[in-house]
Amino acid sequence: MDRPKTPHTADATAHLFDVFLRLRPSTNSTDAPFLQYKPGQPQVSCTPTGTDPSRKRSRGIEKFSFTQVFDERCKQRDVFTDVALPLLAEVVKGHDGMLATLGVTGSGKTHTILGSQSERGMTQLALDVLFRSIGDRLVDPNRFDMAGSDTTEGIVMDALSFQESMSAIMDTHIKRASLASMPKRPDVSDIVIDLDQRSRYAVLISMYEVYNDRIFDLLDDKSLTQPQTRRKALMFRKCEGGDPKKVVAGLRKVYVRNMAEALTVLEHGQACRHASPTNLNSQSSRSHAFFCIEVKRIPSRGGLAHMRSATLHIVDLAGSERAKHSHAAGERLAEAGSINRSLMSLGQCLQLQTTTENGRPVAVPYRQSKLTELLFTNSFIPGASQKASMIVTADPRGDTNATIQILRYSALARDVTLPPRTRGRNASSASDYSMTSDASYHHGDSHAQEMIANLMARLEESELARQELEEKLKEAQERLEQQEQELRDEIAVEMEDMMEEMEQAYMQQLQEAEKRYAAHTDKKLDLLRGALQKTELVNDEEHEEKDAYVEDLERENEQLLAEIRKLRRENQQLGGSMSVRGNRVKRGAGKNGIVLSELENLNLVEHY
Ligand SMILES: Nc1ncnc2c1ncn2[C@@H]1O[C@H](COP(=O)(O)OP(=O)(O)OP(=O)(O)O)[C@@H](O)[C@H]1O
Repeated sequence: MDRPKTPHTADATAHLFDVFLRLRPSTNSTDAPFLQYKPGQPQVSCTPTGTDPSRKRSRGIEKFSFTQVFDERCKQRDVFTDVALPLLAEVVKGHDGMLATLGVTGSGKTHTILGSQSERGMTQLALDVLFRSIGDRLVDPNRFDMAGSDTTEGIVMDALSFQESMSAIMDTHIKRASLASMPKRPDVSDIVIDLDQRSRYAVLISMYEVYNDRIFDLLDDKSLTQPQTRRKALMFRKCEGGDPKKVVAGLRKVYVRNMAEALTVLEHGQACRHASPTNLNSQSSRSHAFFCIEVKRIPSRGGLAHMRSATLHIVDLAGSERAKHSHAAGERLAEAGSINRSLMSLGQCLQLQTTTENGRPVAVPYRQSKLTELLFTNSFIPGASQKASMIVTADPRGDTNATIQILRYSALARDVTLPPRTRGRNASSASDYSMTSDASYHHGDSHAQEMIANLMARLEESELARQELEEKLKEAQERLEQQEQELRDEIAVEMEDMMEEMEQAYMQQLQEAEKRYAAHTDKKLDLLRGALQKTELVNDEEHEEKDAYVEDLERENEQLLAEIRKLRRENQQLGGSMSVRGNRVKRGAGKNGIVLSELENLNLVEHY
């Protein structure tokens, strides 16, 4: 069969991500599946379904190849042993691992990564196997400076302190499921990883999300209480100590000793993640979530100086969705826009990871979104050994167009067979081939092939130019964001200083006013005291005058009494002589008698 090559050929050995396809059991069993597979084969073929025969005729059959296909009957344990376990085995040896899920909304990404109410996901299974494999070789935290050993500006704390710091928030914000009610299935108790017998191990968990192209810590105590606009975004940058690896700097990392502690931390992070009901999924993830299991290995000889650290990043990507189907509006629509943009750039990266030009791989534009930067950066570091796997989830009876779109850019190879009647006629239509990365196609028109090849080359050139521009734009935006953040910080510091100055000035004014008031009050009191003293003096003088007056009066009274007594005596004598002379003068009839009667009227006489 004639299988001309496009100018872009896939080099199956060079790709950064292994890509697995997982088909989920369909909820809609009435429609015929548009994806067909042969058990055990790493391909699926897509035959257009629907009632329009002309559409069926023109589209042909597309075949997509993957590292492996898990059909609808495959269980969580199958996916775990074939995809997650090999990555975990590398992590304990000191090589980073990346496991991500990609698919349309509702296709089973979260189910694969985090499980459901009845089954555990890759994250829980990885933790289970890890703790059982480590057994009693866990490092003693009291003899190991966990925080000092971290080169990522991480805030390292143990699970108990984490739970303590979170308990108040968790009680108010999170409906906690009891650990006993967490699913135990599938059972992986028979699986253990071979670990170095002479080393000790520590397990740290960190979680973050990419929401609207910014990175946020999911274990931060502010993640539930602060509004999104106030949360601080984290930077993805080189870590300390000359390591070329890039890390999310400043993450909270929780040192966990067992499965129960790890699940509590996981539960908290999950609760903080952006998720809301949409028309297509009752609990749709609105951000890309990264669950990081970091394993530190401390050899018995050399201790910390020879410590090796590697992380398994398990990524639950938000699903692409069409606003038409999800009926998203407002904030949800803006989120969907951001999700779709980041997934589009992921699609480009995945598509280009298998593409070569003139025998050389083409540049993968991974810096154009935060998501692709996080997923791809460390795979490009020379000598770094990040192993990466992508699980594409799909419903074979679900949204045909959206699913095929994802399969086109994520598949490691694609093969299109045009239906006989349309061969040749449609060959010059570039749109039929525009999604092809490793497409091999079948038709006999060499002129048309040449045209297509030219078109593809031009398309590729303009695509690269566009990507370059986009990258520049992105960098400029980042610089702008950083400058804005710095400006905000500066203004915040200035405002704080200003507020402090104002507060000090106000306090000074208050103190002065207090002093003035105290002086005024003292003065008033002095005046009152003076007035009171004066009043007392006046009263004293008045008393003295009164006393003198009374004394005068008493003296006068004494004199008057003496006079009265004298007058009485005279009267008596006079009375005696009068009676002797024949009673001619009546009592009081003389001068003295008149004075006496007056005194009697004054009631003075009777007293004396
Ligand atoms: N392989 C599977 N087996 C059983 N149930 C599944 C499977 N895949 C998905 N489901 C169920 O389908 C529903 C939707 O799946 P899930 O939430 O994982 O979708 P998603 O791809 O993460 O969606 P979104 O992008 O909107 O977050 C869930 O109830 C989940 O339990």
